[in-house]
Amino acid sequence: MCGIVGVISKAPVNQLIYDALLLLQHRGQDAAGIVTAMGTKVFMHKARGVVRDVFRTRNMRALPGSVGLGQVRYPTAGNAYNEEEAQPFYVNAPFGLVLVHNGNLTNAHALKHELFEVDRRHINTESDSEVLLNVLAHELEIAARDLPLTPEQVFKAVSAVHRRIKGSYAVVCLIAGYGLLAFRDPFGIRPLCFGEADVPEGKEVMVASESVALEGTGHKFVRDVAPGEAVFVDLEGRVHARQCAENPTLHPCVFEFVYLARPDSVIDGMSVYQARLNMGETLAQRVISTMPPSEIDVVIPIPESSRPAAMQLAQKLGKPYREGFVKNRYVGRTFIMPGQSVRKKSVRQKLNAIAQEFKGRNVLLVDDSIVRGTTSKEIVQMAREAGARKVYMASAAPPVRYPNVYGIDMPTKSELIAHDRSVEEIRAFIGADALIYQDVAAMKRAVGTLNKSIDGFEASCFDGHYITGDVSAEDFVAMAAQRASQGDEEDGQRSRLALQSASEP
Ligand SMILES: O=P(O)(O)OC[C@H]1O[C@H](OP(=O)(O)OP(=O)(O)O)[C@H](O)[C@@H]1O
Ligand SMILES: NC(=O)CC[C@H](N)C(=O)O
Ligand SMILES: [Mg+2]
Repeated sequence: MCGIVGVISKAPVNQLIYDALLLLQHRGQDAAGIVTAMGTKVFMHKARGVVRDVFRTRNMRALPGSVGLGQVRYPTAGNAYNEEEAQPFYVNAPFGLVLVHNGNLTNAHALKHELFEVDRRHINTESDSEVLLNVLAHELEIAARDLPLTPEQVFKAVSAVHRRIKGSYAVVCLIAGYGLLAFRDPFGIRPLCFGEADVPEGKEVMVASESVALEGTGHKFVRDVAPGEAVFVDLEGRVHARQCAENPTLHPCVFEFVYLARPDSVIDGMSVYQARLNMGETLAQRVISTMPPSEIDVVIPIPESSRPAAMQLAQKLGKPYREGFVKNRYVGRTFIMPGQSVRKKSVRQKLNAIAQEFKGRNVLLVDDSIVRGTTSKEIVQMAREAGARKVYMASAAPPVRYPNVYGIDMPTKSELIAHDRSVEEIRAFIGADALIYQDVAAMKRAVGTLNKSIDGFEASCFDGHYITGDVSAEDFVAMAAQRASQGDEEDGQRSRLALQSASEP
């Protein structure tokens, strides 16, 4: 889950893209990049790091033009440490294309081969996004034989891209001298929306991963890009749209609502904040049916993402909600950091207990999810050190039991604390006195009730059902093997073990 944005304006867009990327920073902390275009010339700056560190004044000055795009990266393919894999990616033919991608292709390894052998295209990194760009370039080359380029030709190319690539993808692509193209995979797994603003110079159109980027930069939300749909915005700001997939259905990733997205975003008509409140409400019912609420003195969230769920749960239980952990605002999100060793170290750097909220009390700690168990194991320990009598733990999401292949970096089952472990075994591992999980159906209901017209959720990490239906055992192995050679020593060792023992999801 990276954050992507694209803008067409009549005024300079460098600062606007920077501001939008800051609003999407929670979606990726490893690298950031911006490309702008003036006429047909494109200007790029990308590097490892968060937005504030990557762009200095001199870099911003070197990004002129009124069209552009940007990305904040959280790698799910390739390597977090490789600057070359930071986005955007550029190819010079046809036209000059620059692309940003959120998601993960499940057939990147096969496509890479095919691109080289058949299409005569060379891929220079391990990034699936570079593969995606080259497939699009190849198809656009075929579709756009007659010039000037028309929206029709662009849509034809996107239809061909849908037929070739598999997995999840929300994409924004700049076609130098023509405009911006945005499209979303046929299941709408990763989010993408667009909005407009009237600026003194004329109309401005922005495409972004989350509505918060539109709102925070003064754009009026227009709508989500539909699954399979392509939206082409020409240089005058005219929006052309076309459904380019054969059987599109809307199955947004449920993990966006659990953890990934900002609570103030609305995705596919569903408020992320309300979804989290609802999950807190249903989790409360689970708690009540598991233990007498009289055994709980206080409800404490594990900041940041669990707050809305914990708040609602406390209210439902009729128990006080207390901020027992203080978050160091200068430490980023630990789950999306590269490498297990740095994630472990960061939990204690990030969170610290306020002893008076724990001393002699039975505390119910609430998190939005337990994935590798890194956070909960440390936090339970910290609660005990702070003097808690009993430490109960509740998760607003169900156990994460299966790898994710659609843009969340958990490619192997062996790294998941809930894989092949019973709830009792997980409880023992994290050292809690009780552990209560949301169940899968309740989670889907809690979120799905906010938009009755969706077809369902992509919830494979919880239910093992991979919505694209075409991820082969070979794809799983290729993705895990690719990640095994990246990350840190601890990640690598785990992935290698997983590869030895399994070749199925
Ligand atoms: O079981 P784990 O592998 O530790 O992963 C789950 C934890 O990671 C996330 O927090 P994170 O610190 O990334 O971000 P937040 O501040 O948004 O909660 C999530 O909210 C859980 O707390
Ligand atoms: N999280 C993402 O969306 C990642 C995008 C792309 N697969 C990369 O690794 O750079
Ligand atoms: Mg958290």
